[in-house]
Amino acid sequence: MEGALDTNRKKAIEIKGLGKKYESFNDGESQYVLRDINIDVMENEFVCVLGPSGCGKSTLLNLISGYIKPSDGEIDIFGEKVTKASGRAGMVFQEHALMPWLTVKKNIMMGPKLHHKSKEECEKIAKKYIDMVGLGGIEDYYPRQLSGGMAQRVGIARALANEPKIILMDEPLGALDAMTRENMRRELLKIFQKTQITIFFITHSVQEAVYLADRVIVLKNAAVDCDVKIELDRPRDMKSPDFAKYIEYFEKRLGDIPLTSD
Ligand SMILES: Nc1ncnc2c1ncn2[C@@H]1O[C@H](COP(=O)(O)OP(=O)(O)OP(=O)(O)O)[C@@H](O)[C@H]1O
Repeated sequence: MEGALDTNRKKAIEIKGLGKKYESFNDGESQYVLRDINIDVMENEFVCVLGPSGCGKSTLLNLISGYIKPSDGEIDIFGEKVTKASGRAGMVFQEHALMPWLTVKKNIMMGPKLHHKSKEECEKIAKKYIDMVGLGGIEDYYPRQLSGGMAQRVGIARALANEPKIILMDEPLGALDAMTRENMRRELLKIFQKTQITIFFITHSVQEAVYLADRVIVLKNAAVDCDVKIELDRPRDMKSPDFAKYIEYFEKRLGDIPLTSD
C-alpha cells in the first residue's frame, strides 16, 4: 500500500554533512554552494528536488553520481561511499544526449554492450525497455527523426537498460511542450512502479514535483529548506484542493524566487 512504512527498506542514497564550495568566477574566493546537506533516500522512493536557479541542484546530482568530489561530508549509495563516477546510478538529462549516428535500438543497447553482454542479451534488454517506454515500431529510427518526447523516452530507456537501482534525473522533462510533458510524467510513474527503481529528480516545476514525488525537498540558500512527504494517493488529481495546498505551501517556501510553473 502506498505510504505504508516498510522497515526492511534499505537506504539507497545517504547524504551526510555534505558541503561543496567552488572558487567564485568573479574574485576567485571560495564559496559554498551547498552546506551541511543531510538527506536519506530510501529504495524505491521517488524524491523531487525543487529550488531556484543556481541553488546547487545540478551540483548535488553530480556529487551523487561521483562526477565531482565533495568539499565536506560524504555520500553513500546502498551503504558504499561514492568516491568516483562508477555508473551505479543512471543519469537522464534535459538534453537527452543521444548518439546521432546510432538508431534508437542501438542507443539503448550501448550500456549493456559496454558491460560486455552478449548480442542476444543486449537485444533482449533493448526490447524490454523499448516496450516499457512505448517506443515499439520506431526502434530503427535515428535521433534526428524523433520528436522531443520520443527522444527523451529513448534517453530514459537508455538509462534503464543499464539496470541501475537508482536513476538521477536533471530536469528531464524541461524541454518538452506542456502536453508531452504531462504524458511523460504519467509514463515515468508507470515505469517507477514497474521497475521498483529509486528516482532522484530535479525540476523547476512545483506542480511536477507534487504530482510525481513521494517526498519533495526544497533547496535554498545552499541548504535544505524543507523536506516534505506528499501524502496523496496516485494517480494524483492536480485540480484537487489537497494538491493545491501542497502547491501553495511550496510556493510560499520558495518565496518570490522565480520558478517556471506550468
Ligand atoms: N565548476 C564551477 N565553478 C565555479 N562555480 C560553479 C561551478 N559549477 C557551478 N557553479 C556555481 O554553483 C552554483 C550552483 O550551480 P548549479 O548548476 O548546481 O545550480 P542549479 O540549481 O542546478 O541551477 P539551474 O537550476 O539554473 O540549473 C551556481 O552559482 C554556479 O554558478
